[in-house]
Amino acid sequence: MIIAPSILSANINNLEEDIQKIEKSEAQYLHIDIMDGHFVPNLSFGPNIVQSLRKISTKVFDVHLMVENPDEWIEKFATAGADVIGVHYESSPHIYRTLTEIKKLGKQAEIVINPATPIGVIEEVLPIVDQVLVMTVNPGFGGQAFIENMLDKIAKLDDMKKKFGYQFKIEVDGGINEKTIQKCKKSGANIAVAGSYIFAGDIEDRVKKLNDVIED
Ligand SMILES: O=C(CO)[C@H](O)[C@H](O)COP(=O)(O)O
Repeated sequence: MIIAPSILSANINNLEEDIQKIEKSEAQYLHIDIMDGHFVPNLSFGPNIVQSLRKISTKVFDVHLMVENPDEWIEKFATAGADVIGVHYESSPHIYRTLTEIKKLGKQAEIVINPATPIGVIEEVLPIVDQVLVMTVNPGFGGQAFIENMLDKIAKLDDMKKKFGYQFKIEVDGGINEKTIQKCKKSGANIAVAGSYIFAGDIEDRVKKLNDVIED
């Protein structure tokens, strides 16, 4: 399972130091939350931050767009250094086109669904996506409690993946800690985003702890 530290919970006063600690850790991804103050009630980072981080990190950049009009932003984040670009089903009436555009830019395309969104509505894009992100909290803020009934959604998605032979990875985001990551893995998740859990302690140690509990 891939661990993706979310820099939303990093120490912004000393971001470079936290990025260096992630570099040394077992994490394979760096998760970067992009919030526009409209799609979610919070603001975070822009393409200039992603471009700047690209110079000091070799991790896979997993960019999660929590924005209205994602089509306006995908090329900017692709140019800035994103490897995976995630767009919300709820943010675009033309999500198939948006995902196709991400792939045309040579990036991995990810569809993201909010807790209240059922997987049935994304069935038609599952053959073309590289990742599906199941939000396990309502997006916008770090430090929220994991929504337990999202485990059923992850398991249903994993069943569909096996039934139809799809190749996408299942990602989970929100409230991930040593207990919830094990439940997500059992349900079929392949990537776990963790913010407050990782940055509330020693970064390398916390990433290792997550890896250790899922290996048991
Ligand atoms: O997408 C997000 C918020 O919208 C964050 O990535 C997520 O909440 C991670 O934070 P935590 O692990 O503290 O729950």
